[in-house]
Amino acid sequence: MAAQDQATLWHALETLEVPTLATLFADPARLARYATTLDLPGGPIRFDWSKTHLSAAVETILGQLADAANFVGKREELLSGAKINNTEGRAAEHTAQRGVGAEASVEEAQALHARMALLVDAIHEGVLGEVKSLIHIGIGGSALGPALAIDALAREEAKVAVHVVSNIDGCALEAAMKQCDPATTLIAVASKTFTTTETMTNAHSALEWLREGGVADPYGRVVALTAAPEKAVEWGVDETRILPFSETVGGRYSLWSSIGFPVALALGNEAFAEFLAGAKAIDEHFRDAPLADNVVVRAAFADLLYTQAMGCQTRAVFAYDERLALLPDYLQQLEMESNGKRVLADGSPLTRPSAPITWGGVGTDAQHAVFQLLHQGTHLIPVDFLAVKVPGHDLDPVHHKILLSNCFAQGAALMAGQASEDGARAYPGNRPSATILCDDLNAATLGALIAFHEHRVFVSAMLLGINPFDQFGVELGKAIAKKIDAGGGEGFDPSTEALLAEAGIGVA
Ligand SMILES: O=P(O)(O)OC[C@H]1O[C@](O)(CO)[C@@H](O)[C@@H]1O
Repeated sequence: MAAQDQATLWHALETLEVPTLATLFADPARLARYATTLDLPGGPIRFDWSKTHLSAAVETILGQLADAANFVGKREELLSGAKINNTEGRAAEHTAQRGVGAEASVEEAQALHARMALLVDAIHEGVLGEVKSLIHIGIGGSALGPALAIDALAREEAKVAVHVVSNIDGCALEAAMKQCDPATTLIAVASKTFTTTETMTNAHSALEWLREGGVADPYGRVVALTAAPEKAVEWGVDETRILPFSETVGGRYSLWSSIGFPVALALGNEAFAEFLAGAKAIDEHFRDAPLADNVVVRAAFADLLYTQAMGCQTRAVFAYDERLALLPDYLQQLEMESNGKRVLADGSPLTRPSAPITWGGVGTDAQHAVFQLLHQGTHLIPVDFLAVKVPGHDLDPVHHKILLSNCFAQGAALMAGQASEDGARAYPGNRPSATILCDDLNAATLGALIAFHEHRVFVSAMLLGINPFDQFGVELGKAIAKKIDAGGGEGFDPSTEALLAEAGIGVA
């Protein structure tokens, strides 16, 4: 279909009259149509998109846009290892890590996972001496996933205590070191490129700390997780402790590869396999379910309705479960680094809004901080709520009952609103939310939740025509910082030069 036809379809979406949520709920079949429970390896997950403004009319237009964008063909390309990341000339093979992809890539991933499992077993068996802690050093996609998974799944017990350090600010590494004993600590250096300034600087300092702590061979305590194994060798890591992964696995999609090493070390190889299996089940649903019943496509359609036709610049995610407190951070990178673009895959300008700004927090904390704006502010902000039926603690069940009551109450209040003669006390209502309700939070559930969001981002990208797998936008700032570090603190704008002078940095 020609670009002109796509423009016509987008225009149809923009000008569609969207009924209120109350009107949409007049249809008794609505709940059954838009709330779907999937039976997944970690237990059922309910995806309730009924309190969004999705309708048959919206889905028809977005379905036509999906056809126009050859979405089904693009999905096939993604899942078969075609070079869908066109600006970098490579495939995006995170699903192959889970067993869905080109045969050779799946086999390679399995072999690398087996190698990782052997090292994990060996460490558990004491080959590297007593190991009580792991300081996992990485940043962005090499840290956010491990941090989320460890925080979500390793609260009760862990075979090894994992501390994830990302920031170049020495306070971060220092805080981790204070909790560890050099004699019983391993360092994981996690970097796809093995060149990232923050990670390599932190890694050097961690080695120094081991040395000062009496470890005779600090490099012998390092495990490297990387797609550039030759660089890790050059840096001094023995090949037996280098866990490689494929170049075709993007940084923010890399938790499934050896970047997930801390998860396997803390929870065991079996849990890591369950994590992959949970994600694989979503890959299969995404691949096989008809578009109309596909929970991933449905979520993306709602996202597109809000950003493209209803003027929403942000979307919010609130985890009503302390164990998922880091999920909004994880999703920020996944969504904003993937789809925060201003050109189409062919380099021509994107003339529509791209990714919404993803933000959020944890319930019920956020209710007492930012929900005022959600209920009564002038912005329309679609909200995702996430909750888990089984609590993650052994305290009085009343905690969990109140937690879940609040979660569901917020969605109901946003939708229903409340009239009042007093404007300050009136709630407009008709504000959308979606709810993801998991039976249980375990490795497989977490895998499914993350894979769901990965594919959701992909669907939006394909309909918009952008490449979600590159991230050139992060390069310019990095290059300037490097120039300043190297003593090139001149030739900037007056404000920047004054800041550099004030801080006493930048000029050699
Ligand atoms: O794993 P690496 O190569 O150290 O990169 C870390 C992160 O940096 C980024 O390239 C952004 O600067 C992310 O995409 C990536 O996850």
